[in-house]
Amino acid sequence: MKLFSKEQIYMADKLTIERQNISSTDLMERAGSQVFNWIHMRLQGAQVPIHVFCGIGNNGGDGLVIARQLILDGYNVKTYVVNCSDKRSKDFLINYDRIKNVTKKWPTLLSCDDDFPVINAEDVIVDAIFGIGLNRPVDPWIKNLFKYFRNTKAFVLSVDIPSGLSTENIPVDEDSVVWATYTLSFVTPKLVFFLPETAKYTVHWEVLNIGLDEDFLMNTTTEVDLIGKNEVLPLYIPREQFSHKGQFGHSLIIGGCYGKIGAVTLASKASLSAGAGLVSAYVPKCGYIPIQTAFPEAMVITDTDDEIITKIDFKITPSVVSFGVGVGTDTKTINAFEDFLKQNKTPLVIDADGINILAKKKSLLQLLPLNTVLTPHPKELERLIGDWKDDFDKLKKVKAFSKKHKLIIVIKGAHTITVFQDKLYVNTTGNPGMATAGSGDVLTGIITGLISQGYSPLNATIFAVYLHGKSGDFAVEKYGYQSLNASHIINYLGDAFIDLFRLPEPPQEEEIEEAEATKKD
Ligand SMILES: NC(=O)C1=CN([C@@H]2O[C@H](COP(=O)(O)OP(=O)(O)OC[C@H]3O[C@@H](n4cnc5c(N)ncnc54)[C@H](O)[C@@H]3O)[C@@H](O)[C@H]2O)[C@@H](O)CC1
Ligand SMILES: Nc1ncnc2c1ncn2[C@@H]1O[C@H](COP(=O)(O)OP(=O)(O)O)[C@@H](O)[C@H]1O
Ligand SMILES: [K+]
Repeated sequence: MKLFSKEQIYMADKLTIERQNISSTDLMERAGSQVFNWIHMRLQGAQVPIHVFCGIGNNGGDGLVIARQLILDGYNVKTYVVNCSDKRSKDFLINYDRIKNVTKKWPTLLSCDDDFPVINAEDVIVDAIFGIGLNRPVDPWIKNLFKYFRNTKAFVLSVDIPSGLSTENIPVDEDSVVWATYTLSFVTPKLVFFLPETAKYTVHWEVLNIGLDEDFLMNTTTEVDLIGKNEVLPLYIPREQFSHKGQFGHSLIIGGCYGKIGAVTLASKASLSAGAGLVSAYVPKCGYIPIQTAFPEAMVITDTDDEIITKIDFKITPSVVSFGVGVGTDTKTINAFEDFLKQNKTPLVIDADGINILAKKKSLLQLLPLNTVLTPHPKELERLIGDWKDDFDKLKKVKAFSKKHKLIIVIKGAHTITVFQDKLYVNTTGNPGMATAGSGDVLTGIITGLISQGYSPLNATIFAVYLHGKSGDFAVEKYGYQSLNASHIINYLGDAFIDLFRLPEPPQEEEIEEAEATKKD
């Protein structure tokens, strides 16, 4: 799914109005009606008090449409205008008149702390105060209103985006944003729903289609893509009936040191389970017996040293090499890596201490093949690119780093983001049970296994991050957040592949009968 920017959304609005020959007021009516339908489907006329808070721009205009439609349907509605400025938008004013025509209970104007109404925990708050047009910090009394919403513990439904949340800046403080229970976002989810510093402002979100110009939506490329099943399915390379293991490449996993051989075992197993034809592990001598025992499918090549990697020398011709899991940062290992890079032409995936080595010795970055994949967790990323001010600054710095060194960088965490030059791919699978030792080693193995069988480094990375999260989602159903461990993610990789081709559940008998009955009405 594409994540459109604020500018693109305004452009889509404008083009829709021109091409569909409708007014902006009509478009606002559509948007507001969609939110009304969503509420009506759930409340079915229940007389829960609904407090609709409207700003003075178009987000507020949406709020007035929602309030009017709720009133016309007999709901128990109170409407408020958060009167923060005299510059009311044209469509706000039109809908302000329209609501006055359907009720004697005109919207209450709020302009200071003393005006706040009584709201109970069982009530519903509709937050239509600020949308994507937020352009400055909110006034102190509006911050107090937002805090007041939180204290009421009522269900908060935000329209388009939680008010006070900007699409391009991190809020100055947590009180200057509405904490939404649910956000109904028009056309596109917003990037801030996925960033570590801002995702908390909405527990759930959903996109409402308001019929914007299809041509524009289809043909406009975005800087950010949200990656789900629909996005990875076209990447999948099918297997032919007469295929043989020679066609799926040979992964070489270089890593490990005394006490950290398990990392190589996990990455190697994951690589084979992701479909590599052959897997070899390159480890210090102490790794020989553990890997051969724990993972008989792998071949093992050993360093001359017992405990660390001191020289990378092999006779095989791998299709892809992964370097770094559990490898340590001993000077001899750094030198071995440098010597290897100087003659290597094979695609590379670098993780863990491999990244720490690059951070220590930045000159090695110049030796990396084009489109090498780096998979840092937040601490490794900081060592590599330095500190950042906030999540937006982090993304800016990673993009610049990716462009400068021609690398694919995976910012791991909840909603892992794959960065390739200026483009961001935001993953949707995964869960907190995956915050566990070795989980990253498994991801490295999956990326390596996909490159091995012919996926481009970028497609392999996007696909692997999705599959890794999906396996984790299957695993958590069995093991729960606490007991899930990295090996379980490998065990469920097959289910993640099979799930790609699973059709949605057919509707149940009763649902079909209900649909038939609605048609007759
Ligand atoms: N395609 C779409 O997505 C559509 C969007 N619509 C709505 O339009 C919204 C955008 O409307 P606008 O551009 O009018 O912007 P907003 O409604 O978000 O608010 C902007 C208004 O509030 C003022 N303002 C901004 N920050 C402020 C602050 N901190 N304190 C006080 N006042 C502040 C601005 O000066 C401006 O008057 C969307 O979020 C959405 O709700 C719909 O009406 C129609 C279709
Ligand atoms: N809260 C979370 N939600 C989804 N995925 C997560 C979460 N926490 C961690 N992960 C995933 O688990 C993996 C952890 O990697 P990493 O920290 O390198 O682990 P390790 O070094 O132990 O192998 C990453 O792929 C990350 O995206
Ligand atoms: K809002």
